[in-house]
Order: sequence, then C-alpha cells, then structure tokens
Amino acid sequence: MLGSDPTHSSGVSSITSTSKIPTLVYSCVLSCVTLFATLWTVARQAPLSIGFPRQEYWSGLPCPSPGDLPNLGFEAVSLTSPTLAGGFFTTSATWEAHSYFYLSPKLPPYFTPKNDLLGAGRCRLSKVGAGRRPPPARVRVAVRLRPFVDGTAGENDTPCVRGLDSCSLEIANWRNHQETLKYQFDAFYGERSSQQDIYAGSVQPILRHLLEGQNASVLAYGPTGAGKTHTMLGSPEQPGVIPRALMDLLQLTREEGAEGRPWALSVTMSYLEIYQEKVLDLLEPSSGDLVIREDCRGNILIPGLTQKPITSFADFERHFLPASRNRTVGATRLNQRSSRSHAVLLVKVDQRERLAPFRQREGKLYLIDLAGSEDNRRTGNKGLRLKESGAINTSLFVLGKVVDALNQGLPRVPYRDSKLTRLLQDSLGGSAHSILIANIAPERRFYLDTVSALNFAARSKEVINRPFTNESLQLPVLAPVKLSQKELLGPSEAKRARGPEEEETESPELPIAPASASQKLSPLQKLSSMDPAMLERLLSLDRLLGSQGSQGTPLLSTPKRERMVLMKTVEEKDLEIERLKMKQKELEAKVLAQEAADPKEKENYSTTMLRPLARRTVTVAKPLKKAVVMPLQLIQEQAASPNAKIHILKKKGRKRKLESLDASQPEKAEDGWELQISPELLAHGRQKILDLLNEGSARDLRSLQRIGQKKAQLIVGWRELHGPFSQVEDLERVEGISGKQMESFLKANILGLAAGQGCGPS
Ligand SMILES: Nc1ncnc2c1ncn2[C@@H]1O[C@H](COP(=O)(O)OP(=O)(O)OP(=O)(O)O)[C@@H](O)[C@H]1O
Repeated sequence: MLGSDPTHSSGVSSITSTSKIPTLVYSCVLSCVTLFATLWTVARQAPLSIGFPRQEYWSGLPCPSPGDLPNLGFEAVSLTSPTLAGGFFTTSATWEAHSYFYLSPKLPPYFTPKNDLLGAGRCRLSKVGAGRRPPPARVRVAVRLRPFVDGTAGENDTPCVRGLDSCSLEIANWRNHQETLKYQFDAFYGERSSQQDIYAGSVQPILRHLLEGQNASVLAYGPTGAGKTHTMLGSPEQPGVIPRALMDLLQLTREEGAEGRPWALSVTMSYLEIYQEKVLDLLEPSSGDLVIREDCRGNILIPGLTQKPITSFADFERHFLPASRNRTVGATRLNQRSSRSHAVLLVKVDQRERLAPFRQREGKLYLIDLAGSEDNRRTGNKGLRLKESGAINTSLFVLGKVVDALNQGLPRVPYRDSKLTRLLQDSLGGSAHSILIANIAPERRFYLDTVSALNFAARSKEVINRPFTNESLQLPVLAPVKLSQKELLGPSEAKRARGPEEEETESPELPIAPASASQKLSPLQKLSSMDPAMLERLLSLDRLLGSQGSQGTPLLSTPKRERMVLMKTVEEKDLEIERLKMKQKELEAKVLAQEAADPKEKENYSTTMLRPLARRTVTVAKPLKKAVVMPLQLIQEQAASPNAKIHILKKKGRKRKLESLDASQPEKAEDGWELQISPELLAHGRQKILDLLNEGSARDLRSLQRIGQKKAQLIVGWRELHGPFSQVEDLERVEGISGKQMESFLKANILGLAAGQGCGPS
C-alpha cells in the first residue's frame, strides 16, 4: 500500500515539503503583510474618509493607537524582571501580532525604534527637552498603580507592571519579551499606597500657590477602571484628593484671611462636566451647554457657570454631594460605575488686601477627573455607551495632540479641537501649576491601556507651564463714576449683575466696595489696567445696555473682540457729538454775524432772548424750530381780537412744526397748555425739571410724572454718555422716549407744578 509505505510516504512528503517550502513561506509572509496592511489602511484611512474618529478604530484593534505609541526614547533595558515579561508575553498571541507590526521594515518612520540607549534604568527625555533652559513650572507627573480589585487577580495573574522605587516603575516590553521598559516620573505610588500618600506627596504642595494668586490644576488620567475617580473622590472611608484639598484649602484661607491679617479671603466653587462635547453645570443642570471663553490674559472662563461661596467644609459638601449625583455615570463591562464624562471642580480663592494699595488676587484650582480611554472591544459598549465612548476617546486623543504640540513647540496647539483641551488650556502649557496623576491597573488585560497611559504621562512631563500671579488693584477710579449698581441698574439688573449666589455671600466682613463691583463687571479684564476715561465710558455703556433690558452678557464680560467693536461704536458716537458741537458753534457764529449786519434782527433776537422759553427759540442746532412765543398776557390780548393769530410750538410725532393757531378755535387753544400758565411759572417749571434731569439719580427721576424705573435708567444712561441735557426737549433724544412722550411728560410735570404738586425729590 502506497499509504502504508513509510519510506515512500515520507519521501514524497519530504520532496513535496521541500519543493513547497519557499511557496509556503512566501504565502505565509504575504498573508501576514496583507492582513496588517489592511488593518493599517482601515485604521489610518477609513476614518478620514467616512468621518469616524480614528481613535474609535484604534480602540477596536489589537494594538495601541499610533497616537499612543510614538517612540519617546524609552529604551529597552536588560530584563530586570523576567517573571514580569515572561509571564505576560510567552502565551500572548497579541504580542506576536505586535512584534510583527512594530518590527516590520515597511513601517513608516513614525514607528521606527530608536537605538540610542541612554543608560539602564533611565528614560530618555524627548527631543525638545534637550538643551532647553530650566522650565519655570514643568507639569508634574505622578503615576498610581491600583491593586487588583474584587478578586480580579486570577491564580496565575501576575501584574504587568511593578514599581522600582518612589519615582520609577517597569513594565514588560511589547517589542521584546526578554526586556522591560522603565519609566521615571516625579512620583510613583504602588498598590499599597494610601489616599493620604498621594494627596500629601503630590497635591498638597501646590495648594499654597492659590494664596499667591496663581492657578493650579490636578488631573486624574488613565484608562477606564484604573482608579481615577477613586483617586480624586474616593469614598467616605478613604476620601480622595478633592475632599482633602478642600478641607485644607478652607482651613488655609480661614487662617490667612482672619481679622488682623493683611488679606481678606473668600472661596467659591463651581462644578461642571464635559459630556459628549457639552459643558454642563453640575450645580445647575438646567443651564444647558455653556460656552468656554478666554480673556486677554489667556485665562479660561465659562460665563454663566454657577459659583457657590463656601466658607466651611460642610458648605462644600452641601453643594458638591448633590451635584456629584448629577454626573453622568454608567455601567460598562470594565467598570460598574464608569464615568461617562470629564468632571471638573473649580475652586476660586479671591483675596482682597485690607490696606493700601488694596491689591486683589485670584487663584483658581481645577480638580479634574477625566473619563477613561476605552477600548470598545473590551467594554462591550453599544448604542449610547459607544457614542459616549467615542466622545471620550476623541477628546483624550486631542489631549494627546495638545501635549505633543507643546512638546514639539509647534506654533499651533490644537486646544480648540475639543472642549476638554479648551478648558485645560491654562493647565497645560498655560498659567497653572499642574499635576497629572496617571492611574494604571495591574491586570494583564489592561496592558495596552497601561502602556498608552504611561506614554502619555511621560510626554506630559515635558510640558512647561508659566504660572503668573493674577493680581490687580482695587479700583478707586470707579468712585467718580458714582457706581451704585442697585440704584442705576434697578432691582432686576442689579440682581443679574450680582448673581444669585452673592446674596448668600454678602458678609459684613467684605462690604461691597467699588472694587468688588468692578470685579463683578469685569471677570475678563482687570479694570485697573485700563485707561480710566475709557473705563468710565465702558461702564456707562454697560449700564445703558443693562438698563435697556439687554439680555446678553454684560459688556465688560463680553469677549475682547466684541468689546472692541462696542468701544469703536462709542468712539464713533463721541466723534459725532464733537462734530455736532462744532457745527453748533459755527451756526452760532453765523447768527451773531447776521445780527451784527442787521441790528433789527438783533433787536428781535435780544427781545426773544429776554422772553421765557427763549432757549427753545434760539437753539441753533435746530434752527427750524425757531418760533415767536409770546407772553401769556399778550396772547390773551391778541385772542380777544377775532382776526388775531398766534404762533405756538406744536409737535407732530417726532418733528416739531410751527402751526398757526387761530384764536377763534377754542378746542385747539386747549392743546396749548403752555398758554394756560404764567410764563414765570413755565420757565421755573422747565428749569426745575431740567435741573432734576441733569442732577437727579434714577430714584430722584422717578419722582417726576410719567417717569418710571425704566425711563429713569434710560435718562441716567443717556446723561452718562452724552453729558447734561441742555433743554428739557433733549429728552426726545433718549432712546426709548418719543417726542409725544416728551411732550406729555413736560405737560404733566409743569401743570402738576402749577397745581402745587411739585416735582423732584421731597
Ligand atoms: N487604589 C485603589 N484601592 C482600592 N480600590 C481601588 C483603587 N483604585 C480603584 N479602585 C476600585 O476600582 C474600581 C474602579 O475605579 P474607578 O471607578 O475609580 O475607576 P476610573 O478610572 O474612575 O474608571 P472610569 O474611567 O470608568 O470612570 C472601583 O471599584 C474602585 O473602588
């Protein structure tokens, strides 16, 4: 039997095998190359063409994202821990795929491994690090390895990462399972480290900067389920960074701000989450998506974000605990209570100097619990969870790009590519003292996430911040503006300007000084740095806008560009006023010249000047309004004559015109109310009203007939912008007061005065 002949069989087989070896090897290599070429194409190209985030694709592949795996210069070192590497890789099919992938000669230069070793046990710094002058404040990076949780450690489960000392750790090398990779950070906290260790070692030291008027940030970063929320929030038994920091900060501010100390201190908190690229106020969930803005000093602001004053830890808990329940969490396969959003707690410390030069400072502390990067193959995310995961991964991907751009000194840092990075703009490469706590998990199934997190952390180490003290002077310049918010804005606007929370804050210890009002009006720009004249105009305009019921953000809180446009408008208005004044002078000169040429006219003119209402008749800016107004007695005399005609001023709509009133028409004479009172009384009444218009406060103005709160504010605003009224009729020029209203106002007040009711404040 052919088949039973071992020799024959083996020989054929042998021959066949021999002849087929190259073909088999070739087809094997080809299929491998094809497989990975396909994966590469799908991951790199498909997302670009069909609009899915690339990160989504990478998260589904059996290897880390290219964004997560640049060669940072960590070099493989000798096998420090054979158990670590061997136990992990020898059975790992994924590892085989990785090694093929990363060692392929056809890989783009991005993946080419570096060969220059820097010495055992040391991470080489990235290129830009070399030769750079010592940074003012490098982002500090700590790594925390959590223990195996809830029996996740199997019998043979060895951790894929282990600590070497208080700053370094090693992890199995995916490139060569005979080696491990060593990383060095500012601090490493192993499985046994307590919440207090992390807090005291890495967070507490930066709190003091807040009292210097500088910003500080603490960010918890890492894959899902690695312990970020545990680190930041903890549990009642093991409180995390947030409660500890608040406890200390409040204690510190109480001590520093005590009576007799140079500064008065106050603390406020805001709490938000970034969920699916929406900024949501956790203290006021109904506020909807909020916008993130930047002021001229590069500070990041969120107008409309609720701020709660806190003076004690109980206060903090009262606001924070219910708000935390508003945070979006959900169950995934990897974490029963997985954060589906990035949570940001913002604590502001305001300081006001009690004595001259009355400086004020503001320090901000961001405590950020980032959502974890997710590999959706393992999370089993579908539907909404998958969508959330896409948003989380995308924003973390942008965070990686931001860190890379900062490290490479690129001219454009893509902060604006996600809400998260926009918010972190002053924490990464900005003005804050920042500490990044990279949380990692020991389980082997987290290996790739752990490597990614460590790489990100190592890259972040190189980011340089430039913290500065946020200090300004309290503003005595506001005093001449007579800034009395309550009075000028009226109750509703004043409430809006103060914000609801301030009602709770107003304490006898911190009276609302002019400067505090300025601060409320100007979170964007410290007013002391502005030209006082410009500031005054801005404040007037701001009040005017407020009084006109403008629903938008107060002027001084608008972004720089919009504010510049408004300031330009003010400038133009000023120019216009100047032009009109010039014109008025010219016309006056002309009139005088005419009078000089024609003495009769002069006589007429001087007679007119002597009469009541003369001002009205000679307003040169409105020459068409010129009219002869006769004393009452004369009019009565003329009215007695059947053919006599008198001229009175009558207005139709906004335009005044001279109407000839036939004295024989009694009903029209009735409209001429001015004729019913003596000229002296008329002149006196007008003058009194004019004085009140020019000198009265909004409250005083409300004592006038037909002037309510809104009109009073309009009048005050107009006066601030244009200066005093030269005649009562100027009221027409106030936006929102029509000619008809002006007329009835004049009539009501003068008649009221004549009837002895008086006008003006009693
Ligand atoms: N150091 C630690 N000691 C004990 N248990 C821990 C530690 N760190 C994390 N855990 C536990 O691990 C689980 C997952 O942790 P946590 O929810 O903090 O992860 P996470 O990184 O915030 O995840 P996600 O990004 O999905 O929100 C929790 O049950 C937590 O109690």
